[in-house]
Amino acid sequence: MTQKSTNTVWHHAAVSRQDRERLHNHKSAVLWFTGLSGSGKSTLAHAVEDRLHKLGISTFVLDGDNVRHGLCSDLGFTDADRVENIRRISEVAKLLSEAGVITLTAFISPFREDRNAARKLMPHGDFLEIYCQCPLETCEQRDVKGLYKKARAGEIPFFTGIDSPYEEPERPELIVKTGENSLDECVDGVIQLMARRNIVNLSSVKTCQ
Ligand SMILES: Nc1ncnc2c1ncn2[C@@H]1O[C@H](COP(=O)(O)OS(=O)(=O)O)[C@@H](OP(=O)(O)O)[C@H]1O
Ligand SMILES: Nc1ncnc2c1ncn2[C@@H]1O[C@H](COP(=O)(O)OP(=O)(O)O)[C@@H](O)[C@H]1O
Repeated sequence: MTQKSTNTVWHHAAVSRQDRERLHNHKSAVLWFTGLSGSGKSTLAHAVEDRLHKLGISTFVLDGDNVRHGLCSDLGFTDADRVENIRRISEVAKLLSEAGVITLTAFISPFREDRNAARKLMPHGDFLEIYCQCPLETCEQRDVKGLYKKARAGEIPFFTGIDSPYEEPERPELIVKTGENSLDECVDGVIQLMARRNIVNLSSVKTCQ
């Protein structure tokens, strides 16, 4: 994108990300859920958030459908619009991460290059790509919002998996088999990954309901 804001100078904050992390008593990170429509990104991201919240961890979920009602309401589903969608989300995720919050994003994010660009925006180790791996047939059978039926009927152009591509992650931090494992098993997998990466220390967190 062309940089139009010129003559701007970065202002360094008195309170650092590390200060905020100390206040929260945990590190911040971005959990980037990617996968086909209906693969379980939203369900899983919200279930992980619920588990983390109960452990006293500050979280925020950025969800595709919701963000497209506001920040990205001017964007559709052409390749170019999806690129811009993911670019904006990546920047928001970075800001939330600097605020000391564990950010969970649930976007199809079909292009490898855009997910890699999001990864590069964050400090090394902060970006965890979580592939919600679920066969297209299963997503289509679920058809949570009835969109696959419409796409097959030709009523929704550029539908991911039908007439718009999804590029599988090559080296995600985690693959969750949302087509065959239970939601609880998938949530456990994500929490264990966070513990392995020292993002959460399950033995020292406070709990709240
Ligand atoms: N053409 C087309 N292709 C895919 N998805 C479509 C389309 N049109 C509308 N929807 C609905 O928009 C949700 C996906 O938005 P995202 O912002 O996650 O998409 S992307 O990352 O920019 O590709 C997606 O939500 P999820 O089902 O939660 O993935 C759909 O509800
Ligand atoms: N292991 C699982 N993880 C997440 N969702 C699952 C799982 N197993 C079944 N589901 C179901 O699959 C559907 C996924 O829908 P949703 O979360 O909206 O997907 P997406 O956000 O990827 O479009 C939900 O109805 C959910 O209950």
